[in-house]
Amino acid sequence: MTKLLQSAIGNRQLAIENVFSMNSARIEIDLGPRSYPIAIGNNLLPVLGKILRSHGMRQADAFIITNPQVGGLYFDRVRAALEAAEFRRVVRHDIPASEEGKNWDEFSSTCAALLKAFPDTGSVPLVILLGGGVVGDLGGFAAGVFRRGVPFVQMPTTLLAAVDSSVGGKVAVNFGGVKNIMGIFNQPRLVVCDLDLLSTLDPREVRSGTSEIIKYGGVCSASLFEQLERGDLEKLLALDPTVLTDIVAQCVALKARVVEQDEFDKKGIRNVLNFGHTIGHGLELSADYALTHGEAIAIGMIAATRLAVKLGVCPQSFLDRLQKLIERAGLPISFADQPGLFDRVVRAMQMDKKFRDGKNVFVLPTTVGAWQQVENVDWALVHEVVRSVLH
Ligand SMILES: NC(=O)c1ccc[n+]([C@@H]2O[C@H](COP(=O)([O-])OP(=O)(O)OC[C@H]3O[C@@H](n4cnc5c(N)ncnc54)[C@H](O)[C@@H]3O)[C@@H](O)[C@H]2O)c1
Ligand SMILES: O=C(O)C(=O)C[C@@H](O)[C@H](O)[C@H](O)COP(=O)(O)O
Ligand SMILES: [Zn+2]
Repeated sequence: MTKLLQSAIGNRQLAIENVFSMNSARIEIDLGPRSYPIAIGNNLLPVLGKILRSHGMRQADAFIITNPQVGGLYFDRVRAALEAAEFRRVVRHDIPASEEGKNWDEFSSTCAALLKAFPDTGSVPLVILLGGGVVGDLGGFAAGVFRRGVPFVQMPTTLLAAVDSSVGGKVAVNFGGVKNIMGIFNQPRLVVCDLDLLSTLDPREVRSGTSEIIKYGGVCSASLFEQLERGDLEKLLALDPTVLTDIVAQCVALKARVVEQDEFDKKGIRNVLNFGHTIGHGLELSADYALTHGEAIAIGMIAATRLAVKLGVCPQSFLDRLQKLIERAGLPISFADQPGLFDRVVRAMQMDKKFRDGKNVFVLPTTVGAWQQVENVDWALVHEVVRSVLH
């Protein structure tokens, strides 16, 4: 598995196509008829309408899914940019901010709002997802089922969404106490990532985004991991424009190369992007929204790496380096235990979509920038590492 991934990413991992100025990048994800570009740069919001038109989007109307916080900051400017490009009607729909909003009821309300605004085929809107991973995941799902699918554009506004959730087409909501269990694969037509929008993020959300970046370095790219270790992590946390553009572009390129090989998560290759997510997702849900996704994944990466060390597939030195980086990012490596939490985490973990035929499946690092999938791990060892992050 490791070899497959490495040979396919190979030297292409940093090949960012068509860099058109120092602080901007354009990366293509090649998925045949579902291919699309990811535009990363500054000052893109004011020209959003022009960008959409220049990418062939001719819709008369737009339906913006956002939340009160992000919409409050940016919706008026988005509307102005669209109206300047002759969008006739720009409808706004808000979902609640944060993970609590990523549920079936909000998904259903979003579908109802789409139908109310566009009750007939007279106009099929362009759906624009203005927000973080919650807006992107829920909105991409709604766009995928309304009229059996209408085109949508991702406009990520968190660091996490910029480097991960806006690309790759996994869209879903949580349901029945399971993360992302109701969803589909649905690729956007375009991703417009205006890095200026990250300047209003709460520092906790910036830290949260670095978790997925450390994930990419940890299992996909030794050079990215070392770059973070050398001091770019702190520049990233400070949203240094040059480092930010470079690292967002690297992560997007890494994700694009993985998704190109396994768009529908069927071959095991895409599992690499799930490093830290088996235990992390279990914890994220069981902690009742006390942890952000990135925080839960940071703890999940520590637990998974401890498991890898126990299984003898990864040296202790990698665990030490990973832990140092996670701590430097201001991310947690454990979570306060509560009565019943361990059982809830283990139950939630057992719903992991990677598990097959009752066998557990773990994505484990083997050395910096490489990984291996291990199946059927002794549950006693798994329980040990879960307990190790709850205290
Ligand atoms: N589909 C995928 O491939 C994928 C990948 C990674 C994560 N995810 C999902 O993404 C979600 C987490 O996404 P997230 O970390 O972006 O969280 P989020 O969407 O909840 O956003 C975090 C917070 O930041 C606020 N915010 C967003 N942009 C802002 C801005 N520019 N200025 C000020 N505040 C802003 C939001 O209102 C929210 O309160 C999880 O549900 C996770 O499962 C999906
Ligand atoms: O794109 C992917 O594939 C990922 O696994 C990226 C993850 O960071 C993300 O959290 C994803 O939503 C997890 O997917 P899931 O299939 O485990 O729900
Ligand atoms: Zn994730």
